[in-house]
Amino acid sequence: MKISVIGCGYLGAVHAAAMAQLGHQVVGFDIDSYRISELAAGRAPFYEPQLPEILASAGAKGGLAFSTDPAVVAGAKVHFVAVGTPQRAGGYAADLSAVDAAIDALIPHLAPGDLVVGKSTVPVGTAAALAARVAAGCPGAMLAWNPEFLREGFAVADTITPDRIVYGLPADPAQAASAKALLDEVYATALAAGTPLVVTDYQTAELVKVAANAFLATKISFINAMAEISESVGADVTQLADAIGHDARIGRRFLNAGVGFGGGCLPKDIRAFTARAEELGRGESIAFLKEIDAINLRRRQRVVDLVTELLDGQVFHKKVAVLGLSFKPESDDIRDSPALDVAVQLKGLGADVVAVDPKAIPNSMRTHPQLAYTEEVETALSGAHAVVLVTEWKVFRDLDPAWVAGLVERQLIVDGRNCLDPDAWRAAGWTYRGMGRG
Ligand SMILES: NC(=O)c1ccc[n+]([C@@H]2O[C@H](COP(=O)([O-])OP(=O)(O)OC[C@H]3O[C@@H](n4cnc5c(N)ncnc54)[C@H](O)[C@@H]3O)[C@@H](O)[C@H]2O)c1
Ligand SMILES: O=c1ccn([C@@H]2O[C@H](COP(=O)(O)OP(=O)(O)O[C@H]3O[C@H](CO)[C@@H](O)[C@H](O)[C@H]3O)[C@@H](O)[C@H]2O)c(=O)[nH]1
Repeated sequence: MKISVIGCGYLGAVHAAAMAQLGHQVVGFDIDSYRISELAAGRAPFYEPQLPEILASAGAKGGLAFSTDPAVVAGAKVHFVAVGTPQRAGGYAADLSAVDAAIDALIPHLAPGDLVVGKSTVPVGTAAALAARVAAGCPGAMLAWNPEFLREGFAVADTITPDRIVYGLPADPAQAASAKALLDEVYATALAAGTPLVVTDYQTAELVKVAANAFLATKISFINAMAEISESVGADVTQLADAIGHDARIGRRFLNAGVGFGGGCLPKDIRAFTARAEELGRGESIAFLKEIDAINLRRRQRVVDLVTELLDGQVFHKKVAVLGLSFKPESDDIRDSPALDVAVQLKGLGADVVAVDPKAIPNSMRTHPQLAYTEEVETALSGAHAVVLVTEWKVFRDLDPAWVAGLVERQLIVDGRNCLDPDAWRAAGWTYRGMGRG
C-alpha cells in the first residue's frame, strides 16, 4: 500500500521506515530540511537504535522516500499525521498549530477514499474537529485516530511488533468499515501475529493514549513518593519496589525511583490532559496529576540538594561530574530531561559542571551552550569533587568504583537512578547517596 507520513521526528521517521520495512511504499514529508536531507540520504537524523539499519534496508528496496514538498503525499491511500504537539508556551495545554498546519498542507493532495490517520498525541475532541475539516476539504476522504505507544530507545521494535493497536474510527458505519479495512492492510503483519486490536471511537482512542501515559507517570511518581518517605525513616525504596512488585497486580516495571520522568511525552502529556480536563469542567477528576507532576519535579531538586549536602554546602567552583544528559538511556533526546535540568541547576549554584553523555551532547550544546561537555567519561571524572549519575547508560552503570576513585578529588557520589551497587561503592571508600535508599 502507498502510505505517507507527515512529520518525520522521533515518531514519524521510525514509523515511515518501519512501514517500508514491512513492505509498504512510503513517502515522508517534514518541514525540517535537515531531518529530511538526512533521511533522504538514508541516515537517521537522531539517535534511535535500529533506525539506521531499517532506513538502509527499506531504502535499498526502493520503498522509502522523503521530501520537504507536501505534494509528495499525493497518491498515497493512507496519510499518517505524526507532527509534534508540544506544551504551549506559557501554559499547560497542547500546542496544536503543527497538527493544523499539517492538515492544511495535506488537504489539497487528498482524493476521495483516502484515509488520514492521526498518530500525534492530542487532547480529546481533536479528531472529531479534524475529521470535519478533512471532509469539508475533500469530500469522501476520511479520518481515523490511531495513537502510538512506542518508547524511544525501543521505537523500531515497538512499531514493528506493538503490544496493542488502537483504531478510533468514524461514527458513520460505511466510513468506519472502509477505514478499518485500510488500517488492517497497513498493520497486516502485526495483526497476523496476534497483536491485540481495540476498535473504538475517536474520543476513546484519544483518551487511551493520554490515560496510558498518565498511568505510567503516576506509577513513577508513586514510587518516588515512597522514596521521599523512605528518606525520612531510613528505609530502602528499591527493596520496597521489589517487594510490592512481586504482586502481579502491581508489577515491578516502572517502579524505579530516582530523578524522575522526563522526555517529549510524559511531562507534557499529563499537563495537556490536565488542561483539557479543566476545559471540560472535569479538572477535579484528574487533579492528582498536578501532584504527580510536583512529586516528579521535586526529585530533580532532591538530587541537587544531595550534591550540595555532600559538599557541605560548598558547591561554588567545585567540579561536579554529571553522568548523563538524555532523558533516558539509548536516546539522544533532551526534551524536559531531568539530567540536563540537574546539570543546569548545579551550574546555577556556581559548580564547575562537566557533563558527559554517549549521545546527547550535540543536542545539549545547542540548547545549553553555558555547560561544559566532554565525550570522555575519564575527563569528566578527573579531579571531580562530586559525581552525580542522572541517566543510567550502561557505560555509567558498569563503572568500576575503584577505577573512578583513582580519578576524582573526593569520593562523593549521588546515584540519581539507583542503578549502582551501594555496597560495592562504599567498600571502595565512597560516600554513596541514592534516591530513597536510607
Ligand atoms: N517520541 C515518542 O516517543 C512518541 C511516542 C508516541 C507518541 N508521540 C507523539 O507523536 C508526536 C510527535 O512526537 P515526536 O517525538 O516525533 O516529535 P518531534 O518533534 O521529534 O517530531 C515532530 C516533527 O514534526 C515536524 N513538523 C512540524 N510541523 C510540521 C508541518 N506543518 N508539516 C510537516 N511536518 C511538521 C517537525 O519538523 C518534526 O520533525 C507528538 O504528538 C508526540 O506526543 C511521540
Ligand atoms: O521506573 C521508571 C521508568 C521510567 N522512568 C523515567 O520515565 C521517563 C519516560 O520513560 P519511558 O516511558 O520509557 O520513555 P518514553 O520514550 O518517553 O515513552 C513514554 O512516552 C511515549 C510517548 O507518548 C509513549 O509512547 C510510551 O508508551 C511511554 O512509555 C524517562 O525519563 C525514564 O527515565 C523512571 O524514572 N522510572
